Amino acid sequence: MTFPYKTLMIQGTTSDAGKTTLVAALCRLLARRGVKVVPFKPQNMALNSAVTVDGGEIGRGQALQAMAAGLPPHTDMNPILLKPSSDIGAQVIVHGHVRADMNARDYHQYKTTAMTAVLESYQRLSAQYDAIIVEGAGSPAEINLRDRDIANMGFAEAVDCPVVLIADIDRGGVFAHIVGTLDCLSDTERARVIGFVINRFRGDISLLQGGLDWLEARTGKPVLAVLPYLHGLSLDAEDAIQSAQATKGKFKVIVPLLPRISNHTDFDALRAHPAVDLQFIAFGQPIPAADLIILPGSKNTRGDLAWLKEQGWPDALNRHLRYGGKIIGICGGFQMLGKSVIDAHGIEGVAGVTEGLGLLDLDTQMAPDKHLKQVTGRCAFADASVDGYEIHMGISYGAALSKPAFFIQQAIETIALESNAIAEGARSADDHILGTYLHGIFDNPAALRALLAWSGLANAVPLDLMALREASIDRIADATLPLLQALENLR
Ligand SMILES: NC(=O)CC[C@H](N)C(=O)O
Repeated sequence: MTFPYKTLMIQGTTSDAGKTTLVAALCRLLARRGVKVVPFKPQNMALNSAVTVDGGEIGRGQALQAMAAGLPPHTDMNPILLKPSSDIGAQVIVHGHVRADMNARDYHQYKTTAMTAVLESYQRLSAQYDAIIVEGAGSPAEINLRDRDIANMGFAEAVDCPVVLIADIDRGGVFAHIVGTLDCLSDTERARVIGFVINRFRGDISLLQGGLDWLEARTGKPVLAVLPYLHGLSLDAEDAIQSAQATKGKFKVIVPLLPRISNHTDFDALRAHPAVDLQFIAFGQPIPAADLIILPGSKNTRGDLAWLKEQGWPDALNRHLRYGGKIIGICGGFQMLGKSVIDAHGIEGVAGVTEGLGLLDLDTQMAPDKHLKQVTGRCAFADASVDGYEIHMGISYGAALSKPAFFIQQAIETIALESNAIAEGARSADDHILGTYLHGIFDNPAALRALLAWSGLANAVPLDLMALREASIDRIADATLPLLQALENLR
């Protein structure tokens, strides 16, 4: 079976229009038919990243799409990743590795170089795969960013590929979004748009028909599919944090919504668990009582630590411990639990030292090299396996590390060679506080159960997040079949 497009790009009329899921759905549909398909996103801006098989880092959305295509994540799937560490600056990741920290203006200049990296990855994928489904970023109508663009039409023009425009009807204004977006494009760009997808439709389709007819007459382009609003999907959100949880359990878990929170998908398994009520506590919100407090990862540990202090978290954490509660710190959150965070080279902002929460006997130093690896191992506090990945610059040392959280194997690909387990993370002497550099610790069902039991919820029903994700990918793929058929009929 073949697909009539070697490269097809999905662009959105807005952020969050559904590009990531649409690319995942097409990848799954084509993979099911035996087409050698690969996802691609030239440039991604997100603090939620995944570690790849080749030891680099890419946006989480591409890792999900890779899963949909039945492939391990690879750095070529997302050659440029921007991880904002402040409102004007970002860490620029090229081919999976940190290239530089840049402000928006410098990055704009750098885009010409970035385009070369993008095209290199694209060429490599073209040589290996029969179909490349490309995801744009934000919207192509951002004309202020059009000059040197590598993320939307700039890329489509460079590789000369057709574009499908997706718009979210649930947020309203869908016809204006589509007509307005086309209006902001140049003639050649507009000519690349082969049709539209209306996403997240609920209601009576017969009431929509008049609007679709108008749109087709007005633009001369077809509406290729109207995709339904799907409830209860368990998919990795690329960047936006979805705080709504469908079912609320009795075991209360709270997480401070740090301004630079990273890898918030760490919490997806807990959010999906029927016995757990997980809440993100945002700026200014009162801190409620909980069974477990988790400090998440952060792209700016010292900045977010200052935020925690301003928001009254140190008192809340101490009160929580007095009542016998448990605390878990992940990566940046683990670093915050120590006595100090030292950034002598100004890696995450202004150079300096910030006093930590002092709950674990350790200190952290930010270092220029980034640790990136996928790991597998065992829990130190229970007979259970764990999987995870590390993405951090900091190195921690101190007495607390002598009581580890996990025993890990060095890196997944070296397991066969090395059987020596390495102690990872730390636990307090009274075992009420656990810190780890590992992200994704709740994804392995055995680790999830063991961590919940450690936290005070014994015998939690098993939950397999990866299986839920697979099922969600299948559901979106099934719902997207009409689009695949429409695309084939166009040719
Ligand atoms: N992923 C994280 O939480 C990173 C923590 C911290 N910013 C570091 O780089 O070490």
